[in-house]
Amino acid sequence: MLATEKPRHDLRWLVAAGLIPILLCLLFTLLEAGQMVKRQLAVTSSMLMSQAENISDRARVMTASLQEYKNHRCADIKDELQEYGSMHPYFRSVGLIENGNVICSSTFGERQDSIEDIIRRPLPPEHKDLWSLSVAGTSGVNNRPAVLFMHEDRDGFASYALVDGQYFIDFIWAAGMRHDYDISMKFGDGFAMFSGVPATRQSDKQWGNHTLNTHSDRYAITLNVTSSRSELLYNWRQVLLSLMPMALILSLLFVALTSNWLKRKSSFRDEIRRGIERSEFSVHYQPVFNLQTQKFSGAEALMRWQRPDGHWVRPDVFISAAESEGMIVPLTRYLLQRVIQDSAQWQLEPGFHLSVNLAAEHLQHDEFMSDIRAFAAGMDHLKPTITLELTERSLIGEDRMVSQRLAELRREGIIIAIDDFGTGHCALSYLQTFPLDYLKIDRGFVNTIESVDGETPVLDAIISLADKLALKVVAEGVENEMQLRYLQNHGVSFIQGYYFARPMESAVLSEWLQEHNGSVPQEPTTR
Ligand SMILES: Nc1nc2c(ncn2[C@@H]2O[C@@H]3COP(=O)(O)O[C@H]4[C@@H](O)[C@H](n5cnc6c(=O)[nH]c(N)nc65)O[C@@H]4COP(=O)(O)O[C@H]3[C@H]2O)c(=O)[nH]1
Repeated sequence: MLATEKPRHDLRWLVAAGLIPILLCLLFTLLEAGQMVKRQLAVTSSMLMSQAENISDRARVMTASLQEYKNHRCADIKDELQEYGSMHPYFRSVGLIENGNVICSSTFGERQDSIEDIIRRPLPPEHKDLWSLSVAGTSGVNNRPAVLFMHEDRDGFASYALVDGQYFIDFIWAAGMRHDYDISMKFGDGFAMFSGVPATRQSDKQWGNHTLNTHSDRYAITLNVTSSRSELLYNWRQVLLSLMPMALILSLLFVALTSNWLKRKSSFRDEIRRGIERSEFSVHYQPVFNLQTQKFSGAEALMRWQRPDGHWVRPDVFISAAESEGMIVPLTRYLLQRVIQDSAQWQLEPGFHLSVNLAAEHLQHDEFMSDIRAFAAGMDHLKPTITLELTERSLIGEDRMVSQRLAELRREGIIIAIDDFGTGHCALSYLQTFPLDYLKIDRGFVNTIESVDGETPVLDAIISLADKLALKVVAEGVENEMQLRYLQNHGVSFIQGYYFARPMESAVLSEWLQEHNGSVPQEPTTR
C-alpha cells in the first residue's frame, strides 16, 4: 500500500541512495587513476634510469681503458685518444689529467687547462676514485650540458670522459613528452638536466601532481619525474568511462531498493495504524502450568494480527516493525484495552497471573505508569496478578528511571518477569539492579534438553542463577514430556508450551481453564 504523502526525509534517503554509488565510483576511480599515474611514473623512471646507467657503464669502461696511458707522452697517444673520442658514441671528449690539469685530450691534444676551467665549476670537494658530475656546459661547448666521468688514482693521475648531455636530454624529453611529465636528471651534485624549459615546470605541490624521485644503485644518478594534473585527469576519465555505467546502474538499483524499502516502511506504519482502527489485532492467551499446585495458574497475552484478506502476520514481524516505526506504544495500549475487554467474559481465581509483553520504548514513555495503572484498574474486577514481561534489551543501560518505575509498580502488586532470558546481549548486572520476580527461560534453551537425565550446561546454569537470585523460573516452549520431566527434576515450577496448551482465543480461555484446572491432561493437547 502506498503512503499518501512522502515525507521530506524519504526524499533525502532516495537522493542518498542514488548518490552513494556515484560518489563512491568517483572516489574509487580517482584513487585508481592516482595509482595508474604512479605505476606509469615508476615504469618511465626505471626506463630512463637504465638508459642513464647504460651510458654510465660505457663511460666507466672508457675511463678504465684510458688508465693504461698513464706515464705516456701525449704526442705518442693523442691519435689513439682521438680515435677513442670519435669512434665511440656519446663522448664529447676523453682525456688524461695530472694534478687537476688536462695533459692530453681527444679534442685538443696536448694542453694544460685545468679540468675545473673546462667544466667551468669547482670539482666536488669529496669524491671516490670513480665519480661523475653533470655540468651546465664546458669551455668548448658552453651552451649544452655534459656529464663528466672521472677515474682517479692516488698519484694525482686521472682519466676522464665527457658525455654530451644532449643524449640524456633527448631521451628524457621523449619520455616526458609522451605523458606530459617534467623530468630532471643529475649526476652527483651537479647540474640538473630538464626535459623542458625549467620556467614552465609544474609546482610539485599542485593538486593532482605526482612526483617520483629515484636514485641509481650503481651510480650517483638522481632522477625526478613529476606528472601533471592533466595526466591524472586523463587517467581518471579513462577509468570513469569504463566504470561509470556500472555505477549508474547500481545507483538506479539502490534508488529502486530504497524506494521499495521506504514504501514498505511507511506502509507498515500506516497499516499498523489502520489495523488498530479497524480492530484487526486480537489477543490470544497461552496458559502457564504450575507444577507445585498442579494447576494452570497464569496465562500470557500474545498479540495476533489478521489482515482483512485473512492472512495472519507473524507477531515477531509486526512487533519489530511496530518497534522500529514508533508504533509499539499505541499498539501495546490497544492490547491492554483488548485484554480488559476480553476479561469481561472470564471467570478467574483471584491472583491468577496475567502477563503482558512490554517493549523497551514503552518503559521510557512518559505515560508508561499511567498506562499500567489504568490497565490494572480495568482488570481489578478479576483481582489478577498482573505480570509485565520485559526483554533483556529493555533493561540495557541500567536506567535509573526505569528501575524506579518498576520498583513503584511492584509495591502496587505488579510482578516483573524477564522474558527470553539468555538471548539478549546484555550484562547480567541488571539482574541485581532491577527489581525482578520471574525469569522466563527462552525456548531455545529448553530445546537443548536431550534426555531426562542428560546435562544441558547453559540451561542448568540459568536455573541455578535464578535460584541464587531468588527468582521464580518459567520455562517457555515446552513441547514434550521429556522436557517437562527434566525441568521438574531441576526445580522449575512454571511450564508454558504446546505440551499443555497453545495460545488460544479469549472466548475459550475461561472455559478451558475451568475444564483443565484440577484435571491436568496427561497427553499433549491438540489445539
Ligand atoms: N515453538 C513453540 N513456540 C511456543 C511454544 N509455546 C509458546 N510458544 C510461542 O513462543 C512465544 C512466546 O512469547 P514470547 O517469548 O513473549 O515472544 C513473543 C513476544 O516477544 C512477541 N510478542 C507477542 N505478543 C506481543 C505483545 O503483545 N507485545 C510485545 N511487546 N511483544 C509481543 O512476539 C513473540 C512471538 O510471539 P508468538 O509468535 O505468539 O510466540 C509465542 C508463543 O506462541 C512451544 O511449545 N513451542
